[in-house]
Amino acid sequence: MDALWKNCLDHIEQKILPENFNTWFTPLYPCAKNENTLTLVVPNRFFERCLRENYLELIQETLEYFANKKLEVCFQVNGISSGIETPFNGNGNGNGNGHPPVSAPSEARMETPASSPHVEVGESSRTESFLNPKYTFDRFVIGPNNQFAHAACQAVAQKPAYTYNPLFLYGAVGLGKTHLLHAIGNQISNQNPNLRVRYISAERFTVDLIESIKRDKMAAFRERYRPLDVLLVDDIQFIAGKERTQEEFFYTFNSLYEYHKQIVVSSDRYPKDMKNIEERLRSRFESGLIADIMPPDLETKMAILYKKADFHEKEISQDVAMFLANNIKSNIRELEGILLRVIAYSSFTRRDIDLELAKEVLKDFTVDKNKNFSIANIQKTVAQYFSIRVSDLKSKKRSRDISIPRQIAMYICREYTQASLPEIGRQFGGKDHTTVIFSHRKISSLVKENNEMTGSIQQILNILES
Ligand SMILES: Nc1ncnc2c1ncn2[C@@H]1O[C@H](COP(=O)(O)OP(=O)(O)OP(=O)(O)O)[C@@H](O)[C@H]1O
Repeated sequence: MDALWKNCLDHIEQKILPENFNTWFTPLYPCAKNENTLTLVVPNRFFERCLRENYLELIQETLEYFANKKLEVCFQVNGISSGIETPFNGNGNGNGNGHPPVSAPSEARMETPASSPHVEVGESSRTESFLNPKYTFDRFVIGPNNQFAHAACQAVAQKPAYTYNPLFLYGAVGLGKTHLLHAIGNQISNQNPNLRVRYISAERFTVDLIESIKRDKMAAFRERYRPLDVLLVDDIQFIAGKERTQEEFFYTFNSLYEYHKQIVVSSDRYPKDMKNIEERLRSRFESGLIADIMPPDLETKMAILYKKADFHEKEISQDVAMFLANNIKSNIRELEGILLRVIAYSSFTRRDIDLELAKEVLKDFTVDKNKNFSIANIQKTVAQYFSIRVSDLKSKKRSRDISIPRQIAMYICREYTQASLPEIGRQFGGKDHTTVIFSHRKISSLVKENNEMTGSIQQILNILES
């Protein structure tokens, strides 16, 4: 495992800029390998997300070359494995030419988001929008919180464009929207391989659009979407405030709808709560069926734990399931994370999975999660990092040297604390919660394209976690 990873690192080092290699690869190390999977330890969730978005493809291609077969990459955050369902191109990523992968498209995207005409970002978005074969209906646990959404999705999958069109899936973070979108796509593709089904996140759609405009390839862009039979768009709230994307999405929507093609979108808010979205789009979303997914109750959380444990060929007892389910509020991604940590811990320590072990793991998990991530501490660390005062962060000053750190601090508060939006706003000198939403959205989109910004946030998180 170590030798394999070392070969990969040597190769990747040749492919990307030294500063990026140091930032994103030096802290990585492998902790487990089995026949199909290599698990890499990453310092935190933010790091993992950046790595996935920018380097996952390169890592997978390189691993495939040196291992001589396809290996799935999982990530473990400080011992919390969160890469259980790593989406990958089930059709194979290898370049198939017998040479180590030579391109790092995501790298180029990260370096020069706005000035690299040779970079096939559209291409990359296409490869990243494959259906994940693991997200199927039979792996989805139905409970009172999601049975309506599940039934609506199944109806759509059985008869696309027949019952609910569009279908609008609403649910908070980590409650299964993406899973259901893929499940629809997988079922339709299995039932009718001739239908053209495409899953895409709204963010990828936006990137694809921007690149197509920049490279004067709009005809090709439209060709990619308009002949589809089924379009599944994840996290549609991302297009709020992006006029050109909304316009193009509107045309795509209309063209598909007119030809009786199925459209399903997911969002973390209801259409009526989506700000900065054109009225004509909002009314399109409202014209179909809106199905919501609510947080799971205790029994559903336990059923999910049993199912996920079974998938990993482990058994967990009722008291362990109840204990974990009781202690993780609602985010199912988090529930999966803790389960994986329990499984990993039991295997490293060669102990059975019992209540005592679960308690030990949960204690670390909670400490890790909450350690140093109070709003006050985040403000202090961000202020120190940018050499400004905490009072500047709370002030109304709008100069860039203050407003950017303020937005970064709000972003970290939103991502890493349980504080509500109004509470975060209050602690920043009585700002409105919409300012927090705006900051979070702005920084979220910037970190996807700006290497300097991601580097700074990563360093701040390192300080907070140390
Ligand atoms: N009912 C369920 N049964 C089994 N697994 C589930 C269920 N709901 C969610 N999950 C799992 O939880 C994880 C998070 O789900 P998913 O990514 O679909 O959430 P999401 O609502 O799209 O979140 P986000 O808003 O962050 O995109 C996935 O691994 C998914 O398989």
